[in-house]
Amino acid sequence: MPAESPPVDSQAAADRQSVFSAHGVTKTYHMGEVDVHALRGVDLELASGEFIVLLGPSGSGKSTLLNILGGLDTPTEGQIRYRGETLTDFDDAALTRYRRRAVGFVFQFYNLIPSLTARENVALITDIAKNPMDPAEALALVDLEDRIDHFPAQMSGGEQQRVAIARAVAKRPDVLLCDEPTGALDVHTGVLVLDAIQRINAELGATTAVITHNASIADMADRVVHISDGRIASIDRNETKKVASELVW
Ligand SMILES: Nc1ncnc2c1ncn2[C@@H]1O[C@H](COP(=O)(O)OP(=O)(O)OP(=O)(O)O)[C@@H](O)[C@H]1O
Repeated sequence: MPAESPPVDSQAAADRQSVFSAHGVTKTYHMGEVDVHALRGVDLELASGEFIVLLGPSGSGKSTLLNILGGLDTPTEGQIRYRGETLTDFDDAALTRYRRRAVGFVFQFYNLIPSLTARENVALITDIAKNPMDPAEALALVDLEDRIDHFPAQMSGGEQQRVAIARAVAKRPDVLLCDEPTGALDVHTGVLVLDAIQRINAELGATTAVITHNASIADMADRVVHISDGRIASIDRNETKKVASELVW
């Protein structure tokens, strides 16, 4: 490169590639006289379209980190940038807009409304989103096109979780955050749910983070983030990724 080339705006270039950039993130919960240090200084970069798995013992801070990235909680200290904006400077209204526009959440328990069909459960979100898919399209993405008018009680746990995934992705989120999405499911059903998450990561390009206690799920990830006692203990990169149906646990 010639010496007289104009300086590249490296911060702007980095912001385009990076979805999250977390620096020195701590979270302390004050429980009466006791301080619980859930996060003790987390630095993490997440690239656009990346699939990461978060592994770590119970109480190590995985959910706290995911909730902070998703704007459900705020750190005690530290900075998080989201696509070039400083998430940690957002006020409540900006955090609400961010969650609605950019983040899809999937939890261990599906939180579907029992009196609404699969389509109606997904429509609850598409009704308040800016550029949503049709609920039927979202349900087709998780292979539930023939269950569209069924109620939760008429579906298996894995099918209900896939409705919850359809609900999370129908707004075309930039990031998909999953907290133990297969925690309540058997192996076979868990694989179907993971397959749906993997296809959404690939087809919609949603940057995806999955918390699990199941180390074999780590084989699906681009990178595996090991959390221990509120810190990132190590990060491994998988040279090759497995598809959900290849997982053994
Ligand atoms: N709202 C809260 N108030 C007080 N303490 C909390 C709160 N949320 C989390 N904690 C504490 O922070 C620590 C980290 O919790 P967190 O849920 O992030 O861990 P985790 O790794 O996700 O655990 P698990 O795998 O069991 O879900 C724990 O000691 C937990 O008890």
